[in-house]
Amino acid sequence: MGRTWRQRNMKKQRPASKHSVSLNYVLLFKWLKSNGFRCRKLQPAEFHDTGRGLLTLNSIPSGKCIISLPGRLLITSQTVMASDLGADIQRYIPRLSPLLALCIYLINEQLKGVDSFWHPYIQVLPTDFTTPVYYSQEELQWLPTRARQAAMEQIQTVTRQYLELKEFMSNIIKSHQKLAETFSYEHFRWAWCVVNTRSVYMLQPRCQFLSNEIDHYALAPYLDLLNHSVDAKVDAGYNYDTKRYEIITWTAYSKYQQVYINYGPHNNTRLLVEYGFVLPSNCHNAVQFDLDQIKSNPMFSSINSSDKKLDFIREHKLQSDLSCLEDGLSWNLIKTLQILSSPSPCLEEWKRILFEESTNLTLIVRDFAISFLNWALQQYPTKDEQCCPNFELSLNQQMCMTLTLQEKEIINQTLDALQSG
Ligand SMILES: C[S@@+](CC[C@H](N)C(=O)[O-])C[C@H]1O[C@@H](n2cnc3c(N)ncnc32)[C@H](O)[C@@H]1O
Repeated sequence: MGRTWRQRNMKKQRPASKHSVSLNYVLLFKWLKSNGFRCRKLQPAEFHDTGRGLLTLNSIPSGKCIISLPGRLLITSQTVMASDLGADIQRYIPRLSPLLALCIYLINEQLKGVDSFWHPYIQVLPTDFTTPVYYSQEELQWLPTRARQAAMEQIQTVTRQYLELKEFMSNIIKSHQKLAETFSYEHFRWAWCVVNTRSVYMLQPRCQFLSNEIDHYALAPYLDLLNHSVDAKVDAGYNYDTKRYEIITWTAYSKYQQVYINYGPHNNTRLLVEYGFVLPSNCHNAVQFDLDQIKSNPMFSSINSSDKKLDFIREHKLQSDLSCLEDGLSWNLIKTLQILSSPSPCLEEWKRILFEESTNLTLIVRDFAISFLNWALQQYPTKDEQCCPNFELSLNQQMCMTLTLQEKEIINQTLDALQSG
């Protein structure tokens, strides 16, 4: 049991590949090449731990450009506005967000089949996802508290945005009858996940016909086959001189290795909710709490806490990072616990605590922290390896379990340090 057990089972459970190197990739590559795409010898392949990714057929030294995609092969809101949907979007009030415009464009292009310019790309997109919006009700219960909250928010967002687009559809029934009539939650959920798990960050000029939300989405064929590693060092971005999206690797690879990019310093909760995967080990892992959880600590009622103290903590934005990291409590969490357990009712004293450099814990703060972390440990779903050793878990359930075990490990490490300190 433990990490090896988890990894072995994750391998066993990963669904059989729908993406073996097939005619679809040959067609994709041909289409990309004929449109000016350049890349080192990278080939789609199935990896036992990450699923589909890109394999290098040659060694790659650090500092080399691995993929260079011309601007016309990026799908952005500009592509959408120049398409057959552009005029309808221009006329429509309330304005669609850039994200929704991209989603509807993708669904429209998928519906066109071989008649779409993007057909070779759309053919190799995943048909489903492992982000929470695809979880069953049962699977959602396996998530630790914070991840479950974020998952529920994601589901609510997708449902709300689906209803927004449904309204738009009823307005374009004359010009896009097939699209409007076939549009469903399933289509939207798929498109939403394609954009959110696969788009690259590329700030777009503001479009007057779209809402004010920041527009930073670009779908980038082939480049979006690259998986994430915390160790990968890359420079990625649109080069306005060459008018190409380029990725330069600062990590060297030998022949037949998987090539990675870095999606950012995300912990596993974020990776699971935003991208639908967790890493077996992740140096950015942290357990995030909120003030309500701290208030649920049984010791909270016995200390001299007050609504004014909570307001003070909120005003100074301490609740933005109440976390437990692999090397202990975050600065914000220490300051929050210090202020809450201060016997003083005076604002001046709370300010002094806040601006004092020292993060040494007095006995009362340490007891408060220990009591809180013990309470937090009890809040995890009780489903774990011990309670269902031979149970056949879905991939989603395994990821939830990995997340739970990793969070408990971090809390236990911190508790050990607090108790021995
Ligand atoms: C930009 S795509 C990368 C290519 C993707 N694996 C595919 O088959 O098309 C991002 C998705 O890849 C998967 N992924 C990326 N990095 C991963 C990793 N290190 N381990 C497992 N899955 C990963 C996740 O499903 C994520 O949502």
